[in-house]
Amino acid sequence: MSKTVLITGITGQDGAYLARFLLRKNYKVFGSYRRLSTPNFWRLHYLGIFDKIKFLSCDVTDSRSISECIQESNPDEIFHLAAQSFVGASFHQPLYTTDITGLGTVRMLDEIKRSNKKIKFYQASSSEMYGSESSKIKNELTEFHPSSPYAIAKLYAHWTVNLYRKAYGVHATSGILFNHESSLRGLEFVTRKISNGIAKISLGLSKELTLGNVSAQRDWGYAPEYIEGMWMMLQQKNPDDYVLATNEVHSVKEFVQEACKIAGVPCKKIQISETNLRPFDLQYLCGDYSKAKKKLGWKPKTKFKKLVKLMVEEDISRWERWLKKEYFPWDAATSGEDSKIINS
Ligand SMILES: C[C@H]1O[C@H](OP(=O)(O)OP(=O)(O)OC[C@H]2O[C@@H](n3cnc4c(=O)[nH]c(N)nc43)[C@H](O)[C@@H]2O)[C@@H](O)[C@@H](O)C1=O
Repeated sequence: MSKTVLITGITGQDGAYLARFLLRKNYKVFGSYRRLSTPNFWRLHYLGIFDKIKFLSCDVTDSRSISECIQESNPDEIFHLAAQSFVGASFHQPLYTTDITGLGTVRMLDEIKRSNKKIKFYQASSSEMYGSESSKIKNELTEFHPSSPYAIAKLYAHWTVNLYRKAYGVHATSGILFNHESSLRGLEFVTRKISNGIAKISLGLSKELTLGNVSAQRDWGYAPEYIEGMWMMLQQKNPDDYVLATNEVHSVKEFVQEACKIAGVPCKKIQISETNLRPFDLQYLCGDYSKAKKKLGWKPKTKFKKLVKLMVEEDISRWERWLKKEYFPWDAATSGEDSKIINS
């Protein structure tokens, strides 16, 4: 018999890839999203799955809304991906981030505890929770030293998952995912900002790209592979915590250099601006995924250079199609800078 899933935050990169993955596995997919004036469904259209999803509007700041959403979908599994997920923005909106990213998870878990403890719950925990102060390579046993409002909210949610597992027997699992990227990434995140910016420079649509802390190093993997790992976690008999990572780090500068090489753009077109710096930034994050490898049989496949290549080539192709009037840049249309071009 086919299973039913509820994905909160289905409009984001991970939600869209996960929906496609589960549809291919014959799941009935319910997806919740925040009711905005202009819902942002471009990724679901891009993957050609929009018509296959049953949409529910759900506000994770409102327990009543969560309760209705769970009742209506009656899921076997919930992947809770809804969050304010941009670390930079969390410094400007700490309370909003705490409410959505931290308390949102508590409200979800509490509703599961109240209504149906058979539901398997996946929490999108984050490598940001580690902060900079702990040991160099992070695994499930490493101490957390969260250093942004986003990281603190995620850690609060992470510990709540742990508590509901132990105290109430909820089948709640946390995936501690290191950065995972793709051509469906939002333009506010650095990898997609670079691939999109350099694609536009290469086609004469933009003159330069402005970044912040280019010496920061991250463990960057390919998002669709991480989605599969998330699903594997929920298929286990017992709930647990798992790290997904590549165990390889590269700096933002290296990402820029590789992207420039692929697009044939001189690196001097990249500027640095104070406005892109965070009040506090993590310099280095590297993950150890050996538990996921041993227990789930999961491992990353796409290497750094291939990841940069696929992102840059996809953005160049999108803008080329836009120049030929064959394609509307859905995500770029929502960002200020790009909308100037679209409107001109
Ligand atoms: C695992 C974790 O992964 C992501 O969080 P993030 O690592 O903060 O991702 P990011 O792409 O915003 O920044 C990466 C690094 O790049 C630096 N950087 C330089 N210049 C710019 C710049 O211009 N823009 C941005 N965004 N970053 C810049 C920035 O300062 C930082 O050091 C989220 O998915 C989060 O939800 C999550 O859970």
